[in-house]
Amino acid sequence: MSENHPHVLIFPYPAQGHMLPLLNFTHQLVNNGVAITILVTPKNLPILDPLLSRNPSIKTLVWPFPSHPSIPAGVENVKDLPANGFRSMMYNLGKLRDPILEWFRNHPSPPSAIISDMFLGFTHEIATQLGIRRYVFSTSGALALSVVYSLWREMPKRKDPNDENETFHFPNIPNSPKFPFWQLSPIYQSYVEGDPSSEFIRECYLADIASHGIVFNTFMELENVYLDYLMKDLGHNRVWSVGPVLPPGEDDVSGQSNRACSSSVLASEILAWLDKCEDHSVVYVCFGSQAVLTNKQMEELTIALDKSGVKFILSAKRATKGYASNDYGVIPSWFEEKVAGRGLVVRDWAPQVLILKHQAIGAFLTHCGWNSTLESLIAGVPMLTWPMGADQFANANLLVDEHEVAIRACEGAQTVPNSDELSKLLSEAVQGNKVEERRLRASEIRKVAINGIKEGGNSFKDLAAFVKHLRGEATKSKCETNF
Ligand SMILES: O=c1ccn([C@@H]2O[C@H](COP(=O)(O)OP(=O)(O)O[C@H]3O[C@H](CO)[C@@H](O)[C@H](O)[C@H]3O)[C@@H](O)[C@H]2O)c(=O)[nH]1
Repeated sequence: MSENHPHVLIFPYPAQGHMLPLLNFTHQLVNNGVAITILVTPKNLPILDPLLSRNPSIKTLVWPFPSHPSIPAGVENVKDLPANGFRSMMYNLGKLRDPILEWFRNHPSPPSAIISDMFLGFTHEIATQLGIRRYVFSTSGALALSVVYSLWREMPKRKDPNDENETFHFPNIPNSPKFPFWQLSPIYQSYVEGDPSSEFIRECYLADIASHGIVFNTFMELENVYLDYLMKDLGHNRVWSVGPVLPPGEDDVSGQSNRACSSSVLASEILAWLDKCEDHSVVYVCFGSQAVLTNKQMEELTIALDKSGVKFILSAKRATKGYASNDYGVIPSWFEEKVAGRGLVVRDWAPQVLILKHQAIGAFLTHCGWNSTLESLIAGVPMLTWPMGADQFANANLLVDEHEVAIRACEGAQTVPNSDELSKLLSEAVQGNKVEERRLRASEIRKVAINGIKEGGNSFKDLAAFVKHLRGEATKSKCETNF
């Protein structure tokens, strides 16, 4: 490796919502002259195909997946595990520490830095042992990460361990966010003092905080105050916001987000259907790559979609190996025939980025995963929020309270919405009297997001500054951040 062409080990966390943004970021690094080795386990290798075919210089390091009693044989990606699978996956991947160290030590010209997902804090220790730097890639926004870091550092406890509604305040974070216990990170909620996997996860978060720097898939105009706060909180300014990180060739129907998983309806058919709809008339409904609705939630949602009379696309994940198939993800048998012509059901995987960009889309009913949030914003589409876990409650607050580009629809992974209320909200989202205001704000954010990633924009500059930093040419200074 030379300083002009630094060599970096990229280690993504095996969940769709984590891998895709880091792989897109990796593409940008390659474009900027960074040599890359990327670490995955065998079953995740196909997800790299689009990246590798675009960037043949990338080397892969394919490591056997360590076994774990609660991860079924053959499963190597969180998308095939139930929601709490994040925890066991984090713990399990920690078993790769020694093999990675050995690989580095035996490599004739090993990487000079590690960029790994925010769930792979143990890689900081590897970097420390090797005398190199580890950077966190945050697939969450800066508000959500500020809350998570505060939790794992302070370890606040409930006064009454049975009170799910006890409020947790974060007065040091701008706008003093507060959440009831049940809305805190589920990984934090399930922490048990002294339990090896809980303690390992806490150490991972503390290692994230201690890492050399953080690269965020966010943009300054969206989260300025939180990025600023984090720099002060971390005590250094090695915080780069390079988002929204988009898939290369945004307009490519066969692009990364579409090819990584199969879909029951072709992207071209979906686009042809949207072409026939009026501008801003369709509600797109999707809850990311992880969440699968219970049958009761799906029933109320489908009744609401039917009653509302709105046009819609429903991306519905089927129950995967981790879910009881009779209780999850079943679309009522009457539904598709009843709404034929007015609604489209896409099973498993919808080409979300393409759908959101279509002018027929008027609103997005989303669980507020950070990627969905950014994809909606870059498309200028206002949202209806139904946060279910992880960082999603913080993201929903950011969208509803701070940027006013969304309205609340429902809250909670187990909550069953009332179909009458939801049906009103669905029609309000495309026909209500505040629609224009929300659309205007969404289109303003879209403009700043797009300008930010263009030459001269803040995210563009931060990407350049980060690459320079990797080359050892510059350390980012406050004035580069425009604060
Ligand atoms: O039918 C689908 C479903 C999902 N996607 C894509 O999959 C990604 C989903 O990511 P996200 O919206 O972030 O949701 P999750 O998959 O749930 O992501 C997990 O990871 C995110 C990043 O850390 C967190 O913000 C979320 O809370 C967490 O659940 C997005 O790029 C979507 O475009 C599709 O293209 N088609």
